[in-house]
Amino acid sequence: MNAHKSRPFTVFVEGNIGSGKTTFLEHFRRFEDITLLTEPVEEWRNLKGWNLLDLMYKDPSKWGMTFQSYVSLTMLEMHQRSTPTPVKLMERSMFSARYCFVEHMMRSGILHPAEFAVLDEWFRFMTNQIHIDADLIVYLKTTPSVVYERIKKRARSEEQCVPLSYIEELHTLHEDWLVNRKHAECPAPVLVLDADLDLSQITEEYKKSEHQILRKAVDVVMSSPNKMSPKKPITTSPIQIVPQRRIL
Ligand SMILES: Nc1ncnc2c1ncn2[C@@H]1O[C@H](COP(=O)(O)OP(=O)(O)OP(=O)(O)O)[C@@H](O)[C@H]1O
Repeated sequence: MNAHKSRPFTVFVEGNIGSGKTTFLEHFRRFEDITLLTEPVEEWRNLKGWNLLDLMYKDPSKWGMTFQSYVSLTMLEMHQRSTPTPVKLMERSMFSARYCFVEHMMRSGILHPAEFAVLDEWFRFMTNQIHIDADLIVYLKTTPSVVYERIKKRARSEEQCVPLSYIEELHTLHEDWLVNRKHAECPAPVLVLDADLDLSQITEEYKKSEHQILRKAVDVVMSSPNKMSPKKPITTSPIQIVPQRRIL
């Protein structure tokens, strides 16, 4: 497949652990003009046979820095990856890694201030020197107790000991970044969706964003004559049904 000639309309899907980011992305698999970059966590669980996520949860002070530096690399790779389509949907971004997770590890003392300084310098270098496309952020907003129950139910082995307080802190960091704008720069407009709804109702909520994502994408693409071939319009009708991959 050829990479798409000009930059794609790029959407980051953000939200707390267990907010349904992967399920949201899968909802868009039926649009042929959207490339999905999903589940970066699977790379963190399998680096040359090492499970960095597991090492990080078992001994955060020892492995936090290593883990976050690998997260940065995987995120940068996703940001840089060219797509054959005019729209790119990404699960997470280097911004949530820095402003939510690294921030949490710094505030809670998991990262030594010197380790934090190194990660922060890398982040500044990457965001200043490399162009990171960002057109829209979809924020799957949840209540901490709701996602806490989902995380217990899905029983990902590494997350067995995750306390509610961790989920609450991550929630506050997402809110401060994306809603209250207290904390740091926000690289694109934010569309907030109610992701507390259960699986039977959430499709309707997701549909609200379909129109916005696809319409904004059309606007951006059409504003530049070279961006998309008129023979290949953005498809707005379903072409295949994809089963849900995760129980919310
Ligand atoms: N920088 C980071 N970015 C993302 N996750 C991180 C980071 N640091 C630590 N983690 C951990 O990695 C795991 C993956 O969480 P993430 O929210 O990215 O995926 P998820 O829970 O599978 O998403 P969803 O359920 O919404 O599809 C969590 O256990 C989280 O605590």
